[in-house]
Amino acid sequence: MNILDRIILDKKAEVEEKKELIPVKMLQKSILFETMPVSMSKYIKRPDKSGVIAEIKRKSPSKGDINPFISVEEISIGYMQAGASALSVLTDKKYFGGTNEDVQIARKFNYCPILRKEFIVDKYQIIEAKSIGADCILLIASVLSPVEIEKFTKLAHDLGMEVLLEVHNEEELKANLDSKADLFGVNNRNLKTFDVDLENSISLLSMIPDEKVKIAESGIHRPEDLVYLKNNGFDGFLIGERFMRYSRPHEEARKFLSKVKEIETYYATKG
Ligand SMILES: O=P(O)(O)OC[C@@H](O)[C@@H](O)c1c[nH]c2ccccc12
Repeated sequence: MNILDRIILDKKAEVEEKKELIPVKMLQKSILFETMPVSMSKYIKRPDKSGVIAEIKRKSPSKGDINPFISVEEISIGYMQAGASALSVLTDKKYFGGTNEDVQIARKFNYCPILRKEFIVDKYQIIEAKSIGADCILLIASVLSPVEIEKFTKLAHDLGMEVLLEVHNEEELKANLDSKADLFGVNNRNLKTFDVDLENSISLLSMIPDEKVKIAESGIHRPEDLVYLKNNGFDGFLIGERFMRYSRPHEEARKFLSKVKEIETYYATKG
């Protein structure tokens, strides 16, 4: 069984357990509807921002431990001060070392869009995302049918959240061209084999409907990679490991983003 199938199997069991522990009615009660969600798609497009969605990730199945002992408070604030447009916070515990509390902490200390990075297989997790303060959820096309994606997107929208739909290949993109997801992300990492190729984003870009906010995900390691993806038409850039593998990820983000500015200024003056 490939790793993605294993994660999904575990996730389905985990959600069933959670439903017993915290019934959906209780979750719904804890939703603070008076707090306005922050629009990820609008923030990504803001010209005064970098477009970077900076990720908080302690470990991953492909890399093992990346940075297990972190302060989410410090890194989330630091990422935003460094010029990120938004935060992505992993909540899967077993494979990524994340928790729901990580989103709650990030929420408490920042006014910015927060993506709850989770393997969503059930509506319960969407209500849960709202209850912990997320503004946006991730839906992964390789684990959901177009009909499920449509239903889940509707629920997220009804709760005032946005949706980032992740595709990995042409087939997944074609099957979801009518999706109402607000942002389309192309994952450069194949979640079944872990192969990473930036050209994957580039090759699918022209097929993404014009009105969608376009995100390149994974494997962005050099400031030059970001500039290249941006010049080709991407609006947003999901970056995790490149920052997280350093003891002070937010300082690394700051250096990375100032280098991006330097490169852009160089091209601008060169014409
Ligand atoms: O650490 P990277 O290579 O910069 O990648 C970040 C992000 O794209 C990656 O964590 C990711 C993309 N899609 C996912 C789905 C589930 C878990 C994780 C992911």
